[in-house]
Amino acid sequence: MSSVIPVLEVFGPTIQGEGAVIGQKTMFVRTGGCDYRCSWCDSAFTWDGTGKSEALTAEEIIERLDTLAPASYGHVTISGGNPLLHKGIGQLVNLLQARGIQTAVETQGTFWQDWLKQIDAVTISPKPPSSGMKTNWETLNKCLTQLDTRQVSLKVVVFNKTDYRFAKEVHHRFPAYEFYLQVGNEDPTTADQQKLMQDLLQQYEQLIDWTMNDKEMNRVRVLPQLHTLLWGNKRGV
Ligand SMILES: C[S@@+](CC[C@H](N)C(=O)[O-])C[C@H]1O[C@@H](n2cnc3c(N)ncnc32)[C@H](O)[C@@H]1O
Ligand SMILES: Nc1nc2[nH]cc(C(=O)O)c2c(=O)[nH]1
Ligand code: SF4
Ligand SMILES: [Mg+2]
Repeated sequence: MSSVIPVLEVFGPTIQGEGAVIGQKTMFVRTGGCDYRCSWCDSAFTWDGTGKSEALTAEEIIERLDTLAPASYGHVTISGGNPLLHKGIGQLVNLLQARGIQTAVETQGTFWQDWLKQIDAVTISPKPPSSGMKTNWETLNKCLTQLDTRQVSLKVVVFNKTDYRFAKEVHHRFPAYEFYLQVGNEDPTTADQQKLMQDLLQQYEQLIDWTMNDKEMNRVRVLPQLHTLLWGNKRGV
C-alpha cells in the first residue's frame, strides 16, 4: 500500500524553464509544504495556505500524468514546496523508473531522503540573503556529499549584488558541482507580462555583466527563468 503525498498541482507537458536541463520536455509534480518562507517565493501557494493540496498515492499521481500526456512524456520534474519533506516520493520515483521515465528534483537541500540518490537531475538551490532565509552549510554539505557530483547542480537566484556575493560563496564552497546563476523575479504576482518580461531581460543583462567581469566566476552558467519570459506568472506551465 502506497503512502500519500500532498500534491498542489500536476501539469505538463511543458519545458523545464530553469537550470541544468532547461528546455527539456517534462511533466511537473508540485508537492505541498515548505520548511522555508522565501520573501519572493513564486510558489508560495504551496505553503501559505492559499493553495489546497490533495493527498495522492504514487499510483494516483501516475494516473494524472498519464491522463495529461497519454504515452507522451519521458521526463518528470518533482518540485514544491520542498519535495524532501516527503518520504513517500520514493514510491513515485520507483514507479517512474520502472517505466523508463527520467526524473528531476528541485529543492533547497535542507533535508535528506534516500530516494534522492535515484534522481537523474537534482537541482539544489541555496537561498540568498534577499530571501530572508539562512543557509545551514553543514546540512547542505551533508545533502551534497551523499550524491554523485554528475547528478547534481547548484542554482542560486540573484536579485541584487549581495545575493551575487552569496552565489559566489556557494560556488567557491562547492566547486565540484555545476553552477547556475538565475535571474530573480521581483514581481511573482503581476499580470503585466510585457513589463515583467522587460524587467527580467534587463536584470538578466545585469547579471551577465557582473559575471562576465568577474575573474572568480569563470565556470558558471547564467540563465533566466525561461517559462517566466514566455508565460509570465501563469500557473501550471
Ligand atoms: C518554487 S521553488 C521549489 C523548490 C525548492 N523549494 C527550492 O526553492 O529550490 C523552485 C525554484 O524556483 C526558484 N524561485 C522561487 N521564487 C523565485 C523567484 N521569485 N524568482 C526566481 N526564481 C524563483 C527557487 O529558488 C527554486 O530554484
Ligand atoms: N516550466 C517550468 N519550469 C520550472 N522549473 C522549475 C520550476 C519550479 O517551479 O520548480 C518550474 C515551473 O514551474 N515551470
Ligand atoms: S524554498 Fe522554494 S518553495 Fe520554499 S519558500 Fe523558498 S522558493 Fe518557495
Ligand atoms: Mg517555479
